[in-house]
Amino acid sequence: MFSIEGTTVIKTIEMHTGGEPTRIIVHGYPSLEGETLLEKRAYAREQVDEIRQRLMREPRGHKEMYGAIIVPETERTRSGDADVGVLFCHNEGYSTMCGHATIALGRFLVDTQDEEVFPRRKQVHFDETRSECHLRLHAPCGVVEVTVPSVRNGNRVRSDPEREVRFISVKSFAAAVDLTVEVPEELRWRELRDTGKHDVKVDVAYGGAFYVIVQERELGFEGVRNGKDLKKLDVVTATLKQLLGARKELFHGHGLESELEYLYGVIVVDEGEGKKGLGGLEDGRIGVCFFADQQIDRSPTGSGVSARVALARAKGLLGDDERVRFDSLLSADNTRTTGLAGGAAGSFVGSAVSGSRVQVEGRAYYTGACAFVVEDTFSRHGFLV
Ligand SMILES: O=C(O)[C@H]1NCC[C@@H]1O
Repeated sequence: MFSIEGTTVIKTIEMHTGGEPTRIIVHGYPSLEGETLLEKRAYAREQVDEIRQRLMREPRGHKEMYGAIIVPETERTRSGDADVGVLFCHNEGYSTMCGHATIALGRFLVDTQDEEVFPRRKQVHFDETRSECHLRLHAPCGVVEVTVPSVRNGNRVRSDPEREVRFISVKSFAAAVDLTVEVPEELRWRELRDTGKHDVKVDVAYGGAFYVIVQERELGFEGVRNGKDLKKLDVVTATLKQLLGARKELFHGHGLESELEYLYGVIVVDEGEGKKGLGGLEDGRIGVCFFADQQIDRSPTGSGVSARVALARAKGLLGDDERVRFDSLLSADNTRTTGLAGGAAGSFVGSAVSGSRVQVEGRAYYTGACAFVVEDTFSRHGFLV
């Protein structure tokens, strides 16, 4: 690609999964210091955060941008060796797990032939009979097993965009079921006041990151499936995040590293989430996820799906072999209200596998390749309006 005299170039591959972007940094990012992936994550945050800010914020990104930083070398992990590591980043910092980016990255790691980007690319096993590649991706929450449908292309193997990538995430679990949260008077929103209630009932579950999962009716809303009231829900979920994020005991005591013990997002779901089987593959479950600094996930949120499947299992709503379709605002039938023709390609399918691990399936596509430069102080750190 090109270079501009006097500037440093950062190169990225751009993808989307169900509409949610992943900006994969492939060149120009410094090598991260630290023994463990979590130490490297801390180094990224403390020493080179300027790069995240530059790529996630305007004028190069926007409030809803999402990124993946490939970490070629990771330590031997408690969960076993991985082929490659990754850090995930967003408008506020660095997350611990990301399903939509894992699906995108799965394809890219099979497709790249650049050994500087992915030194162990040649070791990736291609299963000829099933036509798929297997990768172990080391995310901050642990090692995730990724299967990428692939096809032989001469003497190379490339990913197949026509079939779903799937990953088996780390152990997922319900951290609190039917928790009643008192909302202080000054923080109550109009729709809650209209119901006459002072509190809301929520669940808390972990799928590599912690989520509060709450039914729209509890909040006094309906129609989230149609993309209604997103601005109001932004305020409401920010309030819940403030109230529940402060309750450290909810995230502690699960045997996780301390860096993973925090509330990442709030997912507003419809009442189908409380039904046996959750609607299976026929009736997709809607969930609108507000994460990090109130980003709205365009995809059904892979780590949120893991958390919701684990929660449904804990509530006795989902059996061993049941598969559930999870829709986002784009994949639900919202053509009329939002003008967005999403369709099934935007949905994820979640199911419980061995132990408390959850499998998530979805599709990702390439949208571009970029070379970013910085030459002025104004845009060095980027900004959000
Ligand atoms: O799919 C996921 O898991 C993510 N998407 C954005 C927020 C989560 O990290």
